[in-house]
Amino acid sequence: ETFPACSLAVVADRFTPDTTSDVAAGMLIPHTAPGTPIHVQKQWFKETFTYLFAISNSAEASEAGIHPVSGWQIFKSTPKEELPFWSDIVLGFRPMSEAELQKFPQHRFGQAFTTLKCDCPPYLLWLEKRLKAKDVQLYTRKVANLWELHSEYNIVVNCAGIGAHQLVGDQKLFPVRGQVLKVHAPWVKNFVRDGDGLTYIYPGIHSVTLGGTREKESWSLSPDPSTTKDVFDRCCSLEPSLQRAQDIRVKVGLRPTRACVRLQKEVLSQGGAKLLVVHNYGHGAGGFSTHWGTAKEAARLVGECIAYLQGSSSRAKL
Ligand SMILES: Cc1cc2nc3c(=O)[nH]c(=O)nc-3n(C[C@H](O)[C@H](O)[C@H](O)COP(=O)(O)OP(=O)(O)OC[C@H]3O[C@@H](n4cnc5c(N)ncnc54)[C@H](O)[C@@H]3O)c2cc1C
Ligand SMILES: O=C(O)CCC(=O)C(=O)O
Repeated sequence: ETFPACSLAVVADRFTPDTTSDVAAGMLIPHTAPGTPIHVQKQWFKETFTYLFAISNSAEASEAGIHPVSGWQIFKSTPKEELPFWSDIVLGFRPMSEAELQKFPQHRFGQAFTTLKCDCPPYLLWLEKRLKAKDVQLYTRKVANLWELHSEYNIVVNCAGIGAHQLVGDQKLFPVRGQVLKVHAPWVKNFVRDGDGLTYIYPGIHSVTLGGTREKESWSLSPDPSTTKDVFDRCCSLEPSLQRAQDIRVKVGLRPTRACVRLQKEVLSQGGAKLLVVHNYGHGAGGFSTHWGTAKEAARLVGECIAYLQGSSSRAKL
Protein backbone atom coordinates (compact mmCIF):
# COMPACT_ATOMS: atom_id res chain seq x y z
CA GLU A 1 0.00 0.00 0.00
CA THR A 2 2.89 2.39 0.73
CA PHE A 3 4.66 1.62 -2.57
CA PRO A 4 1.93 0.74 -5.09
CA ALA A 5 4.40 0.71 -7.99
CA CYS A 6 6.31 -2.24 -6.46
CA SER A 7 5.26 -5.85 -6.83
CA LEU A 8 5.43 -7.98 -3.72
CA ALA A 9 5.69 -11.69 -2.94
CA VAL A 10 5.56 -13.52 0.38
CA VAL A 11 7.87 -16.53 0.65
CA ALA A 12 7.48 -18.75 3.72
CA ASP A 13 7.90 -22.40 4.56
CA ARG A 14 4.80 -22.27 6.80
CA PHE A 15 1.63 -20.21 6.55
CA THR A 16 -1.32 -19.97 8.92
CA PRO A 17 -2.36 -22.10 10.85
CA ASP A 18 1.19 -23.48 11.27
CA THR A 19 3.20 -20.45 12.44
CA THR A 20 4.23 -19.19 15.89
CA SER A 21 1.71 -16.40 15.45
CA ASP A 22 -1.07 -19.02 15.32
CA VAL A 23 -0.11 -20.24 18.80
CA ALA A 24 -0.17 -16.78 20.38
CA ALA A 25 -3.05 -15.46 22.43
CA GLY A 26 -2.75 -12.25 20.38
CA MET A 27 -3.37 -9.92 23.33
CA LEU A 28 -2.21 -6.34 23.09
CA ILE A 29 -0.07 -6.22 26.22
CA PRO A 30 3.51 -5.15 25.50
CA HIS A 31 6.60 -6.67 27.06
CA THR A 32 9.49 -4.33 27.77
CA ALA A 33 12.52 -5.10 25.57
CA PRO A 34 15.69 -3.88 27.34
CA GLY A 35 17.50 -2.90 24.12
CA THR A 36 14.88 -0.50 22.68
CA PRO A 37 14.15 2.96 24.14
CA ILE A 38 10.78 3.03 25.93
CA HIS A 39 9.47 5.91 23.82
CA VAL A 40 10.06 3.82 20.67
CA GLN A 41 8.31 0.78 22.17
CA LYS A 42 5.46 3.04 23.22
CA GLN A 43 5.15 4.44 19.70
CA TRP A 44 5.06 0.94 18.15
CA PHE A 45 2.36 -0.10 20.64
CA LYS A 46 0.33 3.04 20.10
CA GLU A 47 0.41 2.71 16.31
CA THR A 48 -0.62 -0.95 16.56
CA PHE A 49 -3.39 -0.21 19.05
CA THR A 50 -4.79 2.67 16.99
CA TYR A 51 -4.76 0.61 13.78
CA LEU A 52 -6.45 -2.42 15.40
CA PHE A 53 -8.93 -0.29 17.33
CA ALA A 54 -10.18 1.12 14.02
CA ILE A 55 -10.63 -2.43 12.66
CA SER A 56 -12.44 -3.51 15.84
CA ASN A 57 -14.80 -0.59 15.21
CA SER A 58 -15.57 -1.53 11.62
CA ALA A 59 -17.70 -4.08 9.77
CA GLU A 60 -14.51 -6.14 9.25
CA ALA A 61 -14.07 -6.82 12.99
CA SER A 62 -15.51 -10.34 13.17
CA GLU A 63 -13.77 -11.62 10.02
CA ALA A 64 -10.48 -10.02 11.08
CA GLY A 65 -10.88 -11.50 14.56
CA ILE A 66 -10.16 -8.23 16.35
CA HIS A 67 -12.14 -7.38 19.46
CA PRO A 68 -11.85 -5.34 22.64
CA VAL A 69 -11.51 -7.31 25.85
CA SER A 70 -11.70 -6.06 29.41
CA GLY A 71 -10.19 -7.61 32.49
CA TRP A 72 -7.62 -7.55 35.21
CA GLN A 73 -3.89 -7.83 35.75
CA ILE A 74 -3.41 -8.98 39.33
CA PHE A 75 -0.40 -9.01 41.67
CA LYS A 76 0.41 -10.81 44.93
CA SER A 77 2.15 -7.60 46.09
CA THR A 78 2.12 -4.05 44.73
CA PRO A 79 4.53 -3.85 41.76
CA LYS A 80 7.41 -1.34 41.69
CA GLU A 81 5.95 0.20 38.58
CA GLU A 82 2.28 0.88 39.26
CA LEU A 83 1.80 2.66 35.91
CA PRO A 84 3.26 0.69 32.99
CA PHE A 85 4.38 2.75 29.96
CA TRP A 86 1.35 1.56 27.98
CA SER A 87 -1.23 2.51 30.63
CA ASP A 88 -2.42 5.61 28.72
CA ILE A 89 -2.81 3.70 25.43
CA VAL A 90 -5.11 0.88 26.58
CA LEU A 91 -8.57 2.06 27.56
CA GLY A 92 -9.79 2.97 31.04
CA PHE A 93 -6.64 1.89 32.92
CA ARG A 94 -7.23 2.15 36.71
CA PRO A 95 -6.35 0.37 39.94
CA MET A 96 -8.82 -2.37 40.86
CA SER A 97 -11.22 -1.67 43.69
CA GLU A 98 -11.20 -3.69 46.91
CA ALA A 99 -14.52 -5.23 45.83
CA GLU A 100 -13.04 -6.42 42.51
CA LEU A 101 -9.99 -7.83 44.29
CA GLN A 102 -12.26 -10.08 46.34
CA LYS A 103 -12.51 -12.29 43.26
CA PHE A 104 -8.78 -13.06 43.69
CA PRO A 105 -8.16 -13.78 47.39
CA GLN A 106 -4.45 -14.61 46.81
CA HIS A 107 -3.77 -11.20 45.23
CA ARG A 108 -3.46 -7.79 46.88
CA PHE A 109 -3.23 -5.35 43.99
CA GLY A 110 -4.59 -5.17 40.48
CA GLN A 111 -5.10 -3.08 37.38
CA ALA A 112 -8.33 -3.05 35.38
CA PHE A 113 -8.32 -2.03 31.72
CA THR A 114 -9.69 -2.74 28.26
CA THR A 115 -7.32 -3.78 25.50
CA LEU A 116 -7.63 -5.53 22.12
CA LYS A 117 -7.15 -9.12 21.10
CA CYS A 118 -6.29 -10.54 17.67
CA ASP A 119 -7.74 -14.00 17.20
CA CYS A 120 -5.49 -16.24 15.18
CA PRO A 121 -5.82 -17.86 12.63
CA PRO A 122 -8.69 -15.49 11.60
CA TYR A 123 -6.46 -12.41 11.72
CA LEU A 124 -3.71 -14.00 9.62
CA LEU A 125 -6.27 -15.31 7.10
CA TRP A 126 -7.75 -11.83 6.85
CA LEU A 127 -4.29 -10.34 6.25
CA GLU A 128 -3.64 -12.97 3.57
CA LYS A 129 -6.93 -12.06 1.91
CA ARG A 130 -5.88 -8.39 1.82
CA LEU A 131 -2.57 -9.36 0.20
CA LYS A 132 -4.25 -11.56 -2.41
CA ALA A 133 -6.68 -8.75 -3.25
CA LYS A 134 -3.60 -6.69 -4.19
CA ASP A 135 -2.27 -9.55 -6.38
CA VAL A 136 0.52 -10.41 -3.97
CA GLN A 137 1.85 -13.92 -4.66
CA LEU A 138 2.31 -16.33 -1.72
CA TYR A 139 4.97 -19.04 -2.22
CA THR A 140 5.52 -21.98 0.12
CA ARG A 141 9.26 -22.48 0.17
CA LYS A 142 12.07 -22.77 2.72
CA VAL A 143 14.87 -20.28 2.16
CA ALA A 144 18.29 -21.56 3.26
CA ASN A 145 20.18 -18.38 2.34
CA LEU A 146 18.90 -14.87 1.52
CA TRP A 147 21.06 -14.86 -1.64
CA GLU A 148 18.69 -17.47 -3.12
CA LEU A 149 16.25 -14.58 -3.57
CA HIS A 150 18.72 -12.29 -5.30
CA SER A 151 17.92 -13.25 -8.89
CA GLU A 152 14.17 -12.67 -8.42
CA TYR A 153 13.89 -9.73 -6.01
CA ASN A 154 15.50 -6.31 -5.49
CA ILE A 155 14.70 -6.03 -1.79
CA VAL A 156 14.15 -8.74 0.83
CA VAL A 157 12.24 -8.03 4.04
CA ASN A 158 13.30 -10.63 6.58
CA CYS A 159 10.35 -11.42 8.89
CA ALA A 160 11.47 -14.97 9.69
CA GLY A 161 10.77 -14.85 13.46
CA ILE A 162 12.72 -17.57 15.25
CA GLY A 163 13.70 -18.91 11.80
CA ALA A 164 16.17 -15.99 11.56
CA HIS A 165 18.44 -17.85 14.00
CA GLN A 166 19.32 -20.25 11.20
CA LEU A 167 18.53 -18.09 8.17
CA VAL A 168 20.90 -15.24 9.05
CA GLY A 169 22.84 -16.94 11.87
CA ASP A 170 21.67 -14.47 14.51
CA GLN A 171 23.21 -15.74 17.76
CA LYS A 172 21.49 -12.97 19.75
CA LEU A 173 18.11 -14.48 18.90
CA PHE A 174 16.87 -17.29 21.12
CA PRO A 175 13.58 -19.15 21.68
CA VAL A 176 11.42 -18.72 24.74
CA ARG A 177 9.14 -21.74 24.56
CA GLY A 178 5.49 -21.24 25.41
CA GLN A 179 2.88 -23.93 25.95
CA VAL A 180 -0.76 -22.84 26.04
CA LEU A 181 -4.18 -24.47 26.00
CA LYS A 182 -7.05 -23.36 23.77
CA VAL A 183 -10.33 -24.33 25.41
CA HIS A 184 -14.05 -23.94 24.82
CA ALA A 185 -15.46 -21.86 27.71
CA PRO A 186 -17.68 -19.21 26.11
CA TRP A 187 -18.94 -17.97 29.48
CA VAL A 188 -15.50 -16.53 30.29
CA LYS A 189 -15.67 -12.92 29.10
CA ASN A 190 -12.93 -11.10 31.08
CA PHE A 191 -9.19 -11.60 30.79
CA VAL A 192 -7.11 -12.36 33.86
CA ARG A 193 -3.32 -12.03 33.85
CA ASP A 194 -1.14 -12.74 36.85
CA GLY A 195 1.42 -9.93 36.97
CA ASP A 196 4.23 -12.52 36.98
CA GLY A 197 3.26 -13.12 33.33
CA LEU A 198 3.10 -16.87 33.80
CA THR A 199 -0.59 -17.53 34.32
CA TYR A 200 -3.20 -15.96 32.10
CA ILE A 201 -6.74 -16.45 30.78
CA TYR A 202 -7.44 -14.68 27.50
CA PRO A 203 -10.95 -15.06 26.05
CA GLY A 204 -11.19 -14.82 22.27
CA ILE A 205 -14.04 -15.10 19.78
CA HIS A 206 -13.79 -18.88 19.32
CA SER A 207 -11.77 -20.12 22.29
CA VAL A 208 -10.10 -19.07 25.52
CA THR A 209 -6.29 -19.21 25.67
CA LEU A 210 -4.90 -20.48 28.96
CA GLY A 211 -1.24 -19.97 29.74
CA GLY A 212 1.44 -20.46 30.09
CA THR A 213 5.15 -21.15 30.25
CA ARG A 214 8.32 -19.20 29.40
CA GLU A 215 11.24 -21.60 28.87
CA LYS A 216 14.40 -19.87 27.66
CA GLU A 217 16.50 -21.66 25.03
CA SER A 218 14.10 -24.59 24.72
CA TRP A 219 13.53 -25.56 21.06
CA SER A 220 11.03 -28.34 21.77
CA LEU A 221 7.70 -28.05 19.95
CA SER A 222 6.30 -31.17 21.65
CA PRO A 223 3.57 -30.55 24.22
CA ASP A 224 4.43 -31.72 27.73
CA PRO A 225 1.44 -33.41 29.48
CA SER A 226 2.53 -32.43 33.00
CA THR A 227 2.79 -28.78 31.89
CA THR A 228 -0.72 -29.03 30.43
CA LYS A 229 -2.06 -30.11 33.81
CA ASP A 230 -0.07 -27.42 35.63
CA VAL A 231 -1.32 -24.63 33.31
CA PHE A 232 -4.90 -25.85 33.61
CA ASP A 233 -4.73 -26.03 37.42
CA ARG A 234 -3.16 -22.56 37.71
CA CYS A 235 -5.90 -21.05 35.52
CA CYS A 236 -8.67 -22.88 37.41
CA SER A 237 -7.35 -21.46 40.67
CA LEU A 238 -7.92 -17.94 39.23
CA GLU A 239 -11.16 -18.78 37.42
CA PRO A 240 -12.76 -21.90 38.97
CA SER A 241 -15.48 -22.09 36.30
CA LEU A 242 -12.80 -23.26 33.85
CA GLN A 243 -13.03 -26.70 35.44
CA ARG A 244 -16.02 -27.21 33.11
CA ALA A 245 -14.07 -26.10 30.00
CA GLN A 246 -14.27 -28.47 27.04
CA ASP A 247 -12.36 -29.32 23.87
CA ILE A 248 -8.90 -28.68 25.37
CA ARG A 249 -6.23 -28.33 22.67
CA VAL A 250 -2.54 -27.90 23.49
CA LYS A 251 -0.26 -25.61 21.44
CA VAL A 252 3.45 -24.87 21.66
CA GLY A 253 5.32 -21.94 20.12
CA LEU A 254 8.80 -20.44 20.26
CA ARG A 255 8.88 -16.70 21.01
CA PRO A 256 11.61 -15.13 18.83
CA THR A 257 13.46 -13.32 21.59
CA ARG A 258 16.32 -10.79 21.51
CA ALA A 259 17.28 -7.75 23.62
CA CYS A 260 15.56 -5.69 20.90
CA VAL A 261 13.64 -6.28 17.70
CA ARG A 262 16.10 -6.29 14.80
CA LEU A 263 14.65 -3.54 12.66
CA GLN A 264 17.36 -2.31 10.32
CA LYS A 265 18.64 -2.16 6.75
CA GLU A 266 21.57 -4.23 5.63
CA VAL A 267 23.35 -4.24 2.29
CA LEU A 268 24.81 -7.69 1.65
CA SER A 269 27.65 -7.90 -0.89
CA GLN A 270 28.95 -10.97 -2.68
CA GLY A 271 31.32 -10.96 -5.67
CA GLY A 272 30.31 -7.45 -6.72
CA ALA A 273 26.57 -8.14 -6.36
CA LYS A 274 24.46 -6.38 -3.73
CA LEU A 275 21.30 -7.56 -1.95
CA LEU A 276 19.23 -5.03 0.00
CA VAL A 277 17.67 -6.48 3.14
CA VAL A 278 15.33 -4.98 5.73
CA HIS A 279 15.30 -7.08 8.90
CA ASN A 280 12.13 -7.10 11.00
CA TYR A 281 12.26 -10.00 13.48
CA GLY A 282 12.79 -10.74 17.17
CA HIS A 283 9.45 -9.57 18.58
CA GLY A 284 9.63 -11.98 21.56
CA ALA A 285 6.43 -12.14 23.59
CA GLY A 286 5.03 -8.97 22.01
CA GLY A 287 4.70 -9.62 18.29
CA PHE A 288 1.00 -8.83 18.17
CA SER A 289 1.34 -5.86 20.48
CA THR A 290 3.83 -4.09 18.22
CA HIS A 291 3.42 -5.63 14.76
CA TRP A 292 1.86 -2.66 12.97
CA GLY A 293 4.27 -0.11 14.44
CA THR A 294 7.30 -2.20 13.53
CA ALA A 295 5.87 -2.95 10.06
CA LYS A 296 5.48 0.79 9.44
CA GLU A 297 9.13 1.33 10.32
CA ALA A 298 10.13 -1.62 8.09
CA ALA A 299 8.14 -0.03 5.23
CA ARG A 300 9.99 3.26 5.80
CA LEU A 301 13.30 1.39 5.50
CA VAL A 302 12.07 -0.28 2.30
CA GLY A 303 11.42 3.25 1.00
CA GLU A 304 15.08 4.09 1.67
CA CYS A 305 16.14 0.95 -0.23
CA ILE A 306 13.96 1.94 -3.20
CA ALA A 307 15.52 5.43 -3.21
CA TYR A 308 18.98 3.80 -3.13
CA LEU A 309 18.11 1.52 -6.07
CA GLN A 310 16.66 4.40 -8.07
CA GLY A 311 19.82 6.43 -7.36
CA SER A 312 22.12 3.59 -8.42
CA SER A 313 20.13 2.85 -11.63
CA SER A 314 20.26 6.52 -12.67
CA ARG A 315 24.01 6.50 -11.93
CA ALA A 316 24.31 3.31 -14.03
CA LYS A 317 22.50 5.01 -16.95
CA LEU A 318 24.97 7.90 -16.80
C1 LIG B 1 2.45 -19.19 23.72
C2 LIG B 1 2.63 -17.83 23.11
C3 LIG B 1 1.73 -16.83 23.40
C4 LIG B 1 1.92 -15.54 22.85
N1 LIG B 1 0.99 -14.59 23.13
C5 LIG B 1 1.17 -13.33 22.64
C6 LIG B 1 0.24 -12.31 22.92
O1 LIG B 1 -0.78 -12.53 23.59
N2 LIG B 1 0.48 -11.07 22.47
C7 LIG B 1 1.60 -10.78 21.72
O2 LIG B 1 1.79 -9.61 21.34
N3 LIG B 1 2.47 -11.75 21.39
C8 LIG B 1 2.30 -13.02 21.84
N4 LIG B 1 3.20 -13.99 21.54
C9 LIG B 1 4.38 -13.64 20.73
C10 LIG B 1 4.07 -13.73 19.24
O3 LIG B 1 3.50 -14.97 18.95
C11 LIG B 1 5.36 -13.54 18.42
O4 LIG B 1 6.04 -12.37 18.80
C12 LIG B 1 4.99 -13.45 16.94
O5 LIG B 1 4.17 -14.53 16.59
C13 LIG B 1 6.22 -13.42 16.05
O6 LIG B 1 5.74 -13.28 14.75
P1 LIG B 1 6.68 -13.47 13.49
O7 LIG B 1 5.82 -13.17 12.31
O8 LIG B 1 7.95 -12.73 13.69
O9 LIG B 1 7.07 -15.04 13.52
P2 LIG B 1 6.26 -16.30 12.97
O10 LIG B 1 4.82 -16.23 13.28
O11 LIG B 1 7.04 -17.49 13.46
O12 LIG B 1 6.40 -16.16 11.40
C14 LIG B 1 7.66 -16.37 10.78
C15 LIG B 1 7.44 -16.78 9.35
O13 LIG B 1 8.71 -16.92 8.70
C16 LIG B 1 8.75 -18.16 8.05
N5 LIG B 1 10.15 -18.59 7.98
C17 LIG B 1 11.06 -18.64 8.99
N6 LIG B 1 12.24 -19.07 8.53
C18 LIG B 1 12.08 -19.32 7.20
C19 LIG B 1 12.93 -19.78 6.16
N7 LIG B 1 14.21 -20.11 6.40
N8 LIG B 1 12.43 -19.92 4.91
C20 LIG B 1 11.14 -19.59 4.64
N9 LIG B 1 10.28 -19.13 5.59
C21 LIG B 1 10.75 -18.99 6.86
C22 LIG B 1 7.88 -19.07 8.88
O14 LIG B 1 7.45 -20.20 8.13
C23 LIG B 1 6.73 -18.14 9.23
O15 LIG B 1 5.81 -18.09 8.17
C24 LIG B 1 3.03 -15.28 22.03
C25 LIG B 1 3.92 -16.31 21.71
C26 LIG B 1 3.72 -17.57 22.23
C27 LIG B 1 4.69 -18.68 21.87
O1 LIG C 1 2.42 -11.83 28.41
C1 LIG C 1 1.29 -11.70 27.98
O2 LIG C 1 0.33 -11.66 28.72
C2 LIG C 1 1.06 -11.56 26.49
C3 LIG C 1 1.99 -12.45 25.76
C4 LIG C 1 1.72 -13.85 26.03
O3 LIG C 1 0.60 -14.23 26.19
C5 LIG C 1 2.85 -14.78 26.05
O4 LIG C 1 3.95 -14.44 25.58
O5 LIG C 1 2.69 -15.90 26.53
